[in-house]
Amino acid sequence: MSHELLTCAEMGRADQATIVGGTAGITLMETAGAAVAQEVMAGLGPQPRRVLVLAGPGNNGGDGWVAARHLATAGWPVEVASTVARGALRGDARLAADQWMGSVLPISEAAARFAAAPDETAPPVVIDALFGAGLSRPIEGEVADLLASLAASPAAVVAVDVPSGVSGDDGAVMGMAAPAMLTVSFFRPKPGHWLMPGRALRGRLVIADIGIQDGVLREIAPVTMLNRPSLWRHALGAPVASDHKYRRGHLVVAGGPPETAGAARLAARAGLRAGAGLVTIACLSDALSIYAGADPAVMTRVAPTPEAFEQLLRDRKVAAAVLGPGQGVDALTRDWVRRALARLPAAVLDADALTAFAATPDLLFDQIREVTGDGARVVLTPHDGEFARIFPDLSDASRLDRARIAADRTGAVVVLKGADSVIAAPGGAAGRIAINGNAPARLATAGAGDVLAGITGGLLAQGLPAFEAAAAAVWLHGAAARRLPRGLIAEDLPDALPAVLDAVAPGTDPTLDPLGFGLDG
Ligand SMILES: NC(=O)C1=CN([C@@H]2O[C@H](COP(=O)(O)OP(=O)(O)OC[C@H]3O[C@@H](n4cnc5c(N)ncnc54)[C@H](O)[C@@H]3O)[C@@H](O)[C@H]2O)[C@@H](O)CC1
Ligand SMILES: [K+]
Repeated sequence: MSHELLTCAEMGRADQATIVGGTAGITLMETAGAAVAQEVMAGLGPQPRRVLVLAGPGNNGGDGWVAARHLATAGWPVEVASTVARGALRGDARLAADQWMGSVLPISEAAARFAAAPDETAPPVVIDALFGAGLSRPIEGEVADLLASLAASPAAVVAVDVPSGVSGDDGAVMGMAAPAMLTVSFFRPKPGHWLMPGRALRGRLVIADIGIQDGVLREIAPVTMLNRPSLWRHALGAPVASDHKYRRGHLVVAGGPPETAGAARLAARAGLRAGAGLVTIACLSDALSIYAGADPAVMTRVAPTPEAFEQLLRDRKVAAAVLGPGQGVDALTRDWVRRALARLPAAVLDADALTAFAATPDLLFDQIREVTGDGARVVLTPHDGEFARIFPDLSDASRLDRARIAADRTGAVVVLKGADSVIAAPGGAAGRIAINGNAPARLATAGAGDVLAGITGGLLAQGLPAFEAAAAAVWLHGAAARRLPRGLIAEDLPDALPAVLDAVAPGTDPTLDPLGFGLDG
């Protein structure tokens, strides 16, 4: 199972490479349209149902005309509503439309159909082939009104490539879009299938093979990926008999004041469950009794002064640190962050470790850049609010761009958390970027972010590269939540990790899904 996602431009290059290689564009369109018809019949048949195809002015519309013909041939009653007169179509779309022998309505009439009672002229099935990869501006006017009435109708919508109005590149809605129950796309998924709100609008996603060869990807070299185990499984070490706890890495978690001590405790337990050999919570003396009374396997160490904290990092062969969960937004946090970055080969900065620099983000970025330039592995795990505090100038950019620019600015791997977490490595346009798709809605619960920071720290402590550690942590976190029933709380997550880790360990068959939690998200 591959993990590449193709932007609209990259998909255009894949089409072009295939056409140059000798497959006619109309052949690709025929295959695409036939696949759409096939999925409609498989998903909504076998009894023929009335279908209305909404066809736009470009090749997405062309796919719609082909699908209409295949459905009609199979005996389904089909009408096509076109945004432009057939004579105004060009290229492959024109060839496809010219083969349609059935009835054609103007778009203005299509909208009226959705208002009709279901047993009259209202189509129970609508194929949305208005716009796909060529959407270049917000949908307005009559077509926007049509999509609004479609969204309000009970019709089962099947989208061709993307729900029209959804940007394949970033999942944003440009003007208007109607939710689909099924989206049939081609060759590879697009980022917009996995980023919100596109992900929520696309329904079930089917990727059809239209005869484009995987080899075209060598030239295209896509950098955007769906976060799947195939991205990082190789980096997860299997425990070996000669292991001892230091070899599996000592993780230090910075503990905050007593009122917010739960956060560091969650991170520490998650770090252990993710496989760190040793986890120590460093704290001030007023919180010691709380941390010491927590997990027996987690050690505690009082660091009464910043120097004592640094001494701890130096003495105990510390491999990585997690800073920020419940730590406090203050100068002490800034000091511990600075010392951890300067001393350790790896660190996770989360929550307060980021917010503490809201007034001076450049100070933080300089410190991170200095150590990442020397090869330190640093992962930042902000949610949208924390991100906006330290990167206030990026608020208008897409989630992909925000994460990418933040990674470039710092040299760190950036995890922009959310329902569609994005994990970006530095490297400019060539920097790898993964979109996570397996987090269930119930994962949005207090403390879940602390657990994620702990898993990331646990994997860094074991020596994983920053991008692999971050991507694996986000996926494992989602997979652990999927194993847990509704009502899960953050404390349940660490203990669900071992089974998930077992299922994806190196050497397991990547196509197996022994836990039934959906390896693909
Ligand atoms: N040979 C190929 O390149 C293939 C393309 N395929 C299909 O072709 C699609 C891409 O085709 P196109 O590049 O022609 O693009 P689209 O069909 O998505 O749309 C492009 C057309 O829409 C117009 N347009 C864009 N935004 C608009 C807006 N907001 N309001 C009104 N008009 C707007 C553009 O001016 C252009 O005429 C894919 O999504 C896929 O469905 C498939 O048939 C497979 C093969
Ligand atoms: K579409």
